[in-house]
Amino acid sequence: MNVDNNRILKDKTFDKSRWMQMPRNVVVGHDALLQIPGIIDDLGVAGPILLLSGATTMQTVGARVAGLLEGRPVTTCLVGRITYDEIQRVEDAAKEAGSVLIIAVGGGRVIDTAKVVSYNLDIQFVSVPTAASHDGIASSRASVVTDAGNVSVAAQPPLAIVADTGVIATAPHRLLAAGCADIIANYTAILDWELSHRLTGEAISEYALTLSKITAEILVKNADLVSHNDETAAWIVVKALFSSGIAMSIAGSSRPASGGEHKFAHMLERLAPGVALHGEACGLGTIIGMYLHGGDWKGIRTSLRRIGAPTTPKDLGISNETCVEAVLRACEIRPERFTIFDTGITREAAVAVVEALYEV
Ligand SMILES: NC(=O)C1=CN([C@@H]2O[C@H](COP(=O)(O)OP(=O)(O)OC[C@H]3O[C@@H](n4cnc5c(N)ncnc54)[C@H](O)[C@@H]3O)[C@@H](O)[C@H]2O)C=CC1
Ligand SMILES: O=C(CO)COP(=O)(O)O
Ligand SMILES: [Zn+2]
Repeated sequence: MNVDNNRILKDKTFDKSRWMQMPRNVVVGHDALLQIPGIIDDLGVAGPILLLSGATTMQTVGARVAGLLEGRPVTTCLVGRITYDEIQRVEDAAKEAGSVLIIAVGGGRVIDTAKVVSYNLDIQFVSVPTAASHDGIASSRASVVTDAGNVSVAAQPPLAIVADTGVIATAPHRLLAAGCADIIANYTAILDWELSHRLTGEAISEYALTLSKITAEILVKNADLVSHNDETAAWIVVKALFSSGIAMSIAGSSRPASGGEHKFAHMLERLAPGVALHGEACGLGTIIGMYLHGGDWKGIRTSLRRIGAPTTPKDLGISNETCVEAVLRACEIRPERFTIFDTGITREAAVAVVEALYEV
């Protein structure tokens, strides 16, 4: 059943009520894909399946999953950018096929699309990440691209997650490094949340905040291990992505894992579409956010470098000017979410922080 997980009941004695939705089965490891038929049976969801994937991933992992589902009624559907139009198109396909279950095989965009479609149609979905590139694999939030920038919407968390470390380890290292950067972003996301708590009175969840922070700390402690593209690295990063997603589910918002560095990343995506991976842009935003907070931004940069993630606009293939623009205009994204990027940064200060990124 889909729920508004921020629902507040106007009760006279106690005015809070929150549904925290979590995945039921989480299978991580070598050849985890082979468990998919058994997982579907265990979930007790019988009926037509919509197999959702990206153009690239459908040809590889998507095709393998289709093979494993042989004998069951399966309709396949490809997803592109995650916009409301695209969501509508997938919803129509699911309705037409009478789907009772979506299996989403791919990167963050495929999984977010499945989350929103399953929420809107009130059907279940299974998340099969093909890369450890983002921490949306388990969360109950989805990020949708609109003309006004990315919006974070309530969505359905997966009923099951199947993360095959063999598959994930064969994805390009760039994707794994991006996932690590998306986790390292938790450092500034938390600082921003605490700042907003102090300055605007925004409520914080200590549990969500602490889980988010510990997740980033464990990942950084293992930075050398995750600098390789092997199953050990995939295992470590998938667990971190899962944990970060759960922090978001506890909070009922992406706040524990998305602060000013994400607003910067979403603005950068608007200014230079498709140039950087989501996690890569967030990593750069984290260095900038930490600099603006007066924290150990060089420490963040060192961790990102050890993992093999980009740390300058040049690494990302964007100009310094575009980066400055993204710093200045990050506040336009989700203006209700107060962060260090919403404190009136001058152009001079934005130029200075972007120049600092190149300091040795
Ligand atoms: N809902 C949430 O809580 C969160 C949502 N997100 C969203 O997720 C998206 C970013 O996710 P990404 O995975 O970075 O982007 P993506 O879904 O665009 O995938 C990036 C690229 O990786 C390729 N790819 C995936 N698996 C591969 C494999 N095994 N081998 C070769 N190529 C492979 C895809 O084809 C694609 O070209 C953004 O839309 C972002 O807003 C990110 C974090 C959290
Ligand atoms: O990317 C996220 C956490 O890593 C969450 O997405 P939003 O920034 O769209 O809320
Ligand atoms: Zn993110």
